[in-house]
Amino acid sequence: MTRIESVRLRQILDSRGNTTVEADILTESGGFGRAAAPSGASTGEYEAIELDTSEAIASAREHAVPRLEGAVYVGDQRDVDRTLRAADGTDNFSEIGANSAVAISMAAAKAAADVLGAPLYQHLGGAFRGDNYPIPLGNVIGGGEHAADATAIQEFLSAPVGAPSVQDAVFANAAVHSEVADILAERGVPSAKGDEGAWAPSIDDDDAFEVMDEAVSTVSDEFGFEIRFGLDVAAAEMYDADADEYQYRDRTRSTDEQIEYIADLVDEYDLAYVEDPLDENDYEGFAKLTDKVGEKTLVCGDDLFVTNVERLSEGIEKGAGNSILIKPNQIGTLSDAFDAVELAVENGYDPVISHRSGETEDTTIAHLAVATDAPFIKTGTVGGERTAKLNELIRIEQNVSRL
Ligand SMILES: C=C(OP(=O)(O)O)C(=O)O
Ligand SMILES: [Mg+2]
Repeated sequence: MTRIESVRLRQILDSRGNTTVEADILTESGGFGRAAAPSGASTGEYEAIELDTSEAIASAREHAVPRLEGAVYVGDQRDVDRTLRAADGTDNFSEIGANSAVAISMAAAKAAADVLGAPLYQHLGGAFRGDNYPIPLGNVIGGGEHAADATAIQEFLSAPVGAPSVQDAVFANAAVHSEVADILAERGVPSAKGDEGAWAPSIDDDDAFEVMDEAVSTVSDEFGFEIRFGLDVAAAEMYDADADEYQYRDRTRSTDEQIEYIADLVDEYDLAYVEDPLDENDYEGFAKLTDKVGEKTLVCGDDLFVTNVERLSEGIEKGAGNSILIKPNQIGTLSDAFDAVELAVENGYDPVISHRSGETEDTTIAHLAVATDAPFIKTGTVGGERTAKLNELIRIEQNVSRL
C-alpha cells in the first residue's frame, strides 16, 4: 500500500449554508480521496467536538498533517485514525476538531479505495462482506431543532420495510414525501421544508401521526409492499432537567408519562423505529421502554450513545435500547465508527448509519452502510445533499459505483 503524500484542507459550504471542512488526500502512487464533514443541529452533549471551521483547519494543519504526510500508509485505516487521535491528544477531538478528523479519516479511506481500484464499500467491507443493502429511513415531516414552529417530535420517518430493493425503497420514501404534501394541501396547511428537506408544517404531533399513517398506507398500496413509519423524538432537546419533564407544544410529560406515551404510539401506529425517545442521560428510561416495546420495534440511541463504544457498553449492560445510530462525525474517525458497529452487532443491537442535518454531497455513509451490512440507513428523502447518498446506494446495489 502507498503512503499519504499530501493532505489538503479547505472550507466549503454545507446544506445550511454554513462552512465545513473538506479534506483531499493524495497518495505517493497518485491515489486520490476527497471527503467533507457534516454537522448536527440537535447535537448530543457527549459528541466529539466540532470546532469553528477555520480553527479546525488551522489546528489540523499544525498538529495532524505533518504526522500523516510521507508517514502513514493510506490503506491502514486504523493507523490513519490512531495518528489523528495522537495528533489531537484529547478524548473528544477538541484540539483539531472532529470536523477536521472525520474529513481526513474518510478522505484517507477513499484514497485507499482509489489506489485499490475498488469501490469504497468494498475496501471498507472486504471481499466477504455479503450483499445486503440497508433500508433507508426517510424523514418526511419534521420539526424540533430542524425547523421553527413545526412538530415537537423532530422527525417522522418513512420506513419501507418490505421494499424488494434499495431503489424501490428510495422511490417509495420520495412518494411518501409527495403524498404528505398532498394531504397537507387537502387540509389547507401550508408548509415549508426543514433542514433535512422534510415538510415542516405548523401542526401538532397528533396531526402529524394521522398524516403519516394515511401517507404510508396510500403509498404502500400503490407500491405493493409494506411501508411503516418511525420517529426521531430527539427527546434530549425537549427535556427540562430542572423540572424533570418533557416539553411538548401545549403540554408536558413526566419521564413515566413519556415512556407510556411512546409505548402507546408504538402500539397504535405499529412504529418500526423510535430514536431518542428519552433524554441522553436516561439509560434507565431507555431500558424500561426497551422492556416494554423492544420486541416490536427498534429503540435507537443517538444522543444517548453518540457512536461511542463506552456509552454503548453502558447501554448494553443496562438493557437500554436495541439499536444504535452511527454518525462518524459524532466520534471523529471511521475506525471508531466501525468499532461501535461491531460492538452493537455482537450484542444484538441494530446499527443505523446516519447523516447529519447539515450535510454535503459526500456519499461516504452510503458506502459505510453497505460495508458494515447495516440493516438501516437514515439519510433523508429529497434535496441534493440527501439524494447524493440515496442515489449512490442505488448505484452500489447495481454494482456500478465508481467511488
Ligand atoms: C440527524 C439528526 O439531526 P442532527 O444532525 O441535527 O443531530 C438526528 O438527530 O438524528
Ligand atoms: Mg437523532
